Amino acid sequence: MIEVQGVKKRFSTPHGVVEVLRGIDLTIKTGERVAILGSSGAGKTTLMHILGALDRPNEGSVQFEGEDIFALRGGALDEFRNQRVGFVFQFHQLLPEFNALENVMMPALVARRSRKEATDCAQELLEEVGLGHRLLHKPGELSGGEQQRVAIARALVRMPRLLLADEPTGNLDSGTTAEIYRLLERLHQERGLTMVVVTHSLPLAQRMDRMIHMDDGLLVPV
Ligand SMILES: Nc1ncnc2c1ncn2[C@@H]1O[C@H](COP(=O)(O)OP(=O)(O)OP(=O)(O)O)[C@@H](O)[C@H]1O
Repeated sequence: MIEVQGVKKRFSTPHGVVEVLRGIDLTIKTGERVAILGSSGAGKTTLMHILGALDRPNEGSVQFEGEDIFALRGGALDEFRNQRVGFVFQFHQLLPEFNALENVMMPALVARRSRKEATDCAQELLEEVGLGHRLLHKPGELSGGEQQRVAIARALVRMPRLLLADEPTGNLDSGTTAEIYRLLERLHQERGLTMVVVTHSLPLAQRMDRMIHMDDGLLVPV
């Protein structure tokens, strides 16, 4: 279970302080799939970054399975992020000079898994996302949907409990988008992952267990 309580986030800019999250309370059950909808600038990405411990709130707390993550000290917060959370972004951020297999292996190698273990795990995941025949292709040699499937495989290589996807299909056509969502649904069923997905697409959001709307830094009733 994830419990977000009283989370506020502001950024200081040369033009003054911007209040981006103005008091977020949210509970997400383990294994639940939540879609976050909302207009541009509502604070969705900022909330995702805080859920994944990529950024800290100014006020409030986030508990992950009973642990207050922002109370973690030293390397423990990095460890939490690296081991428990997988990220998929709209622009997948694959490394262009490495092939699909190497891109997926990378987080496992960084986590000091052996080369053999990382290769086997990456290959298995790429097969699971339907790219067993594209292991040695570089991102530039793959379609947009294939690149996003590599990014999903990479997000899963450290066996996270939580998958955060920020507009994962934002730059894909509708057929490819539906395919990515089917893949996310299958991964959810097979792995019991908790998923939080930011999307602008209502039909896609409706396929999740729950929809949440954000407006101007607050959650608003649907
Ligand atoms: N590092 C930052 N410094 C200053 N302002 C920021 C920073 N990051 C985000 N903001 C501001 O916070 C607001 C919310 O941004 P955020 O990216 O969370 O919105 P969003 O709901 O994800 O929008 P979109 O749908 O367009 O991606 C925006 O007005 C943005 O300009």
